[in-house]
Amino acid sequence: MSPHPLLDPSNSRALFSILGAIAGIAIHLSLFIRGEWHLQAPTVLKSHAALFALSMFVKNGVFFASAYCISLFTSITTYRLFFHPLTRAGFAGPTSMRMSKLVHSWKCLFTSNHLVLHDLHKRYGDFVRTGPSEITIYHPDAFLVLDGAKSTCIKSEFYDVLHPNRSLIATRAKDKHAARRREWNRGFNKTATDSYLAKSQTHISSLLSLIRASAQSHTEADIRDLMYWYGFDVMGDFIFNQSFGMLENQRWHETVRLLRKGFEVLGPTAPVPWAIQIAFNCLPSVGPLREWKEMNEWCVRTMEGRVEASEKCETSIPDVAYFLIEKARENGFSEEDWQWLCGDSLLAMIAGSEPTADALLGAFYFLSKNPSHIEKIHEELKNVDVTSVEELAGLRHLNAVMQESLRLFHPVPTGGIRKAQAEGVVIGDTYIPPYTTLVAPRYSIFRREDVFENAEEFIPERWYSKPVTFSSQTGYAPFGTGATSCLGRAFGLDQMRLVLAQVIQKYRFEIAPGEGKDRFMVDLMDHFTSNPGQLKLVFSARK
Ligand code: HEM
Repeated sequence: MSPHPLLDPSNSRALFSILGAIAGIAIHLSLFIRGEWHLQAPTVLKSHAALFALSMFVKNGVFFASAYCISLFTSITTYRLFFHPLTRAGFAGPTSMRMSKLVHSWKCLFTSNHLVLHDLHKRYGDFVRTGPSEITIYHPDAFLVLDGAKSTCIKSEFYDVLHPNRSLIATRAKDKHAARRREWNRGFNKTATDSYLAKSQTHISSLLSLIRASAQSHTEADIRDLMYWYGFDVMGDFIFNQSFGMLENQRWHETVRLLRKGFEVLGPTAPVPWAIQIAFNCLPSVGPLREWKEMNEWCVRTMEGRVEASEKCETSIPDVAYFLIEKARENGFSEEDWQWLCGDSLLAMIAGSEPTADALLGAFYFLSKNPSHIEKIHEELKNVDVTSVEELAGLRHLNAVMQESLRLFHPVPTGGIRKAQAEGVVIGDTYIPPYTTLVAPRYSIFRREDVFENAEEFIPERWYSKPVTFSSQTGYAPFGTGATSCLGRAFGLDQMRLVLAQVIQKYRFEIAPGEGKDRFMVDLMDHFTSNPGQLKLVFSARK
């Protein structure tokens, strides 16, 4: 008697392959096609690896597993290429980027993201499909539509980067974000910001003495180091009432070095939120991921120390931690409170120090390339108290220089990614379907020729010599717009004014001669925040 056909080995291989193929398509169409999966990515990866390993030990299991993988990826790719709502809506963009965000990530290994996106703008126009369900928007109304009062968009999956820790900037649900922002707002009241600014003055004095030493010895000053030291020293004080002391010691603090190194991870991984989760979850001790982890641990330790100090009443100065700890104490320091405290302390460190340092660096770079503006500001400073933020806020050219340098060199060149909700979004005449990830790169939008005439040129006067147009108002949002806009806007601007005015009052400066002249912009890397190239300046004291 002949065996049952399914017991014939060649037939059962076919059967296992068919079952695997059906399972692959079914799991895509019933599960992965719906909702968000980035937080489950490590579990999905591990369970699939386990399935594969197990299949090795089951007769014909390899046929099932291989057919499953092939059909899963074929189903995903076919859907993205031919049936996805963004395909049906006809958005242009490279085919490879429609298939997978990994292509974007790969490009960012070799070129900085701001240049990848800028190039796509030139090739495809104002709306480019840069991922299976992502549109990069270069339209000047993007900021208003994505973040304005009427927007229903939420922050994108990228903001789960700190998961399971929580923080203001990373909170995606609008109601939770608004509640946390109210807590943060208490740390930004007038008395508190006045006290932070007074503390900043001590750091500015340290900065000025380093510049004086460099001018007296006729040596180049590494202004990049100096600005990061300044930015982080101020923020250490601001958040934990504890400066990093880098300006004083004239060297990098290990923690800040870790943080900046850890940030490099975000260059290639930021476009792919699930890759971030896999990287942090599965490879926490590899390369810059280890540095990120150590930085996180430092924040937890420092926050624990700060909580202990507040219990013993060892600090009375209202740093930001004070207000956040008060809130946690009311709740009895639940696990959720700790997740907030740790996430927020890391957030504050990043959100405050890097952008301020970058914004100052941008101003120094463009001023040193356009020295006539240094002299114009110097003229304005005559009879002005350079320690008074109120007086400095009234100086037309100083403030225009700050606006213009933030336009050409922004601390967050492509970040601020949002996600459309059920109703989709309309920008200009273009409708973007629901649940699309939306990127609005400042680097490119701030360079739109139809909004900013001679956009590549540094022309501070554009901010006061002509009436401001509607599109230049909407198309320029260096601090964001609406409920998610920068909380430290006033503090950041005041610091820029104080540093620039006090340096320019005493010194002239120019880029140090040599091959590094243009490296500041050429070597700029987009690690969510800007990481510019080298900038060495030569300072000379005014008579
Ligand atoms: C000139 C310097 C600065 C610039 C250009 C800047 C820019 C920005 C931008 C564009 C955002 C929105 C980011 C996003 O949507 O993902 C933001 C958010 C934020 N910034 Fe700033 N920032 C600066 C300085 C500061 C300073 C000094 C602080 C703290 C003292 C600060 C605290 C924050 C916080 C807490 C948020 C999150 C707001 C929220 O999600 O509700 N920033 N900033």
